[in-house]
Amino acid sequence: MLLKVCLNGARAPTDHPRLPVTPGALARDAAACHAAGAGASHVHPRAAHGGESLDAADIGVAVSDIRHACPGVPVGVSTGAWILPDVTARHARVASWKALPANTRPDFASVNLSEPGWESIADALLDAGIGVEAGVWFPEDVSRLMAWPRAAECLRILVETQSSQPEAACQEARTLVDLLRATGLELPLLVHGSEGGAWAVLGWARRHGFDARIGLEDTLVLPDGQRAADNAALVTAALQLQHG
Ligand SMILES: C[C@H](N)CC(=O)CC(=O)O
Repeated sequence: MLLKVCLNGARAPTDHPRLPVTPGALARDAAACHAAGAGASHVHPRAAHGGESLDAADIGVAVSDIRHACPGVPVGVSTGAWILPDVTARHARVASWKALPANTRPDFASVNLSEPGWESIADALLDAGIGVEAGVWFPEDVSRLMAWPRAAECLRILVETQSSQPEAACQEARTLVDLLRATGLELPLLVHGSEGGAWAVLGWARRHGFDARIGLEDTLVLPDGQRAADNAALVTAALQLQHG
């Protein structure tokens, strides 16, 4: 089962002293998390001003540095609409990744199915040879995915619960997984929550045999509520939960 680390997300450096933002910091954290047992990383590359970026240059340098630090470990990025809300502009940025040299192009990218224009973003990724992680947040996302002719071409489905309440988040995971299983679509499922739902959903995912994710994007704290020292501490705690 895959444990992916989500290194930074949309968080600000003020959220946590060890939040990786620069390509160098992302690369160091990716390597530390891989050494701790993470099998892939998900990052939100930043522009020089520190904000999230979809520009090919920013994507390329972050991916390249991470690859250099942990060769052979798959690395993915976000395409979240909040980064660049205009669909046409966002599509153009993502389509431009096709021109990146292969060693600086992401292995995969997440596409949130509740966001306008997601099909064109997913098409652009597939056309660039970048794997699509279909982000399912709500039950209606499952119908959206099934109405898309290229659903079976996705790399995996991300089941992303929204609630910060542990029990409600696990119930969301159960509902979404049941809907996805009923489709007959044979794709790996990676199930994760965030904030107050992160550890409960990770435990649920592992107990049910699904891939999972942890990292400072999803939570700043360890299972006991103490602030995590860094991403690697979260990965170590996740694997201890699994084996404990
Ligand atoms: C809001 C979620 N943290 C979104 C997420 O994890 C996938 C993405 O980067 O698009």
